[in-house]
Amino acid sequence: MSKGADIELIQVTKRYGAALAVDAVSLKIPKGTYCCLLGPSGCGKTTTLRMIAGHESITQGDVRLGPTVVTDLPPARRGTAMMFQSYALFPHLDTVDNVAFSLKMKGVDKSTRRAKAMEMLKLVQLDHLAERRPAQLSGGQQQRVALARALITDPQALLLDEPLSALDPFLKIKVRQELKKLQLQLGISFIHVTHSQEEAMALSDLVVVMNGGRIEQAAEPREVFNRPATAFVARFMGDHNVLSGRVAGRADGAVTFEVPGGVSFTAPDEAGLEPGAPVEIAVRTDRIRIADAVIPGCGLTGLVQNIEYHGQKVQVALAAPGVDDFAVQVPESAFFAKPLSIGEAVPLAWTPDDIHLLKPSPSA
Ligand SMILES: Nc1ncnc2c1ncn2[C@@H]1O[C@H](COP(=O)(O)OP(=O)(O)OP(=O)(O)O)[C@@H](O)[C@H]1O
Repeated sequence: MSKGADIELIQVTKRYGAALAVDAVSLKIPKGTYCCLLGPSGCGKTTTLRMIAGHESITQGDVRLGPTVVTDLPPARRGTAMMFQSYALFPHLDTVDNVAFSLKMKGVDKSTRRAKAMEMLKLVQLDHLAERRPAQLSGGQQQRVALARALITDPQALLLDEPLSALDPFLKIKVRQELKKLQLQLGISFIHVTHSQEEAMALSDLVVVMNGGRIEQAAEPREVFNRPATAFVARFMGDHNVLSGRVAGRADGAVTFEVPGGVSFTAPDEAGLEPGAPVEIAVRTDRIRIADAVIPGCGLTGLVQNIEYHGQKVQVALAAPGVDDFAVQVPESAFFAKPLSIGEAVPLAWTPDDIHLLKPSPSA
């Protein structure tokens, strides 16, 4: 079998009775992609993954793996493998037999399946613990056994449901790097469900942000972070200020928006919006500078509400008329060269290119 296959979801819908868990989702995942399905609890990411795996029936729509429509095929005949959040290892079997299990079910003889299982254990660097049972392994080691067990079927794509959620923060980062390395080495697609934007950005070639059973944005991590499609994406990815207002005027290829308190934002006129039109904008918290004076359209005076030390940077929350929560990230050295205090009035500045226009949410 050739390595990897494109995966396509065509208007995939899942209903549980009257409840709509996944709403006509269409998505293309080219072979060899590290794809993260990202979103808050209940947005439909696990259901989407399980429909790709065949562990959940599809109410409407199709899933295609390479040239084959797999919608009605059982999990074992799809060419995908799934690694579960709980790892689901058999406690009475040693590591090598846990990994070899699916080959045993297929009737592969003992020496062949054990040899293949050892090969998989080498791949995840656990061959030295082949004789141990799950209870004698650490959480991280059990996770690697589960990974080897999923990979023994030579899948075209590996599906991972919150694979890092049970690990402590240090191990999380280490295993994250191992997953990425393994995906590159195998050359197949990994589809990884997570609610952590940090995890999704660190791992993905393709981030799929879901909300209310729909896709809000599917793009490379840099695109999702720099050009969030909707207010939901900007807020979920974090480090953005999101503001609602109306178009106040247009002139010389620029458009000015005003939020209810009177603060205005000038941005490049890309969307051709008419005066009075409602609009939502995002501006990254690290693109705002502490200035000497405010330039209308490219700045505001904020009153400091809160200061949080984050190590490399300091997060300052400010308020202005009509703007309740405007966060600014100040590099650590700049902050401590001229510290701010709560209640202080601070002039802030940005450039029109940093104002990003958001689209209405598809799940609104
Ligand atoms: N077996 C089920 N029966 C009824 N409703 C379900 C079932 N499984 C999921 N749902 C509902 O479908 C929606 C999507 O659930 P899903 O588990 O896919 O979300 P999720 O994004 O993976 O959330 P989490 O991060 O909490 O796992 C939720 O509203 C959930 O309550």
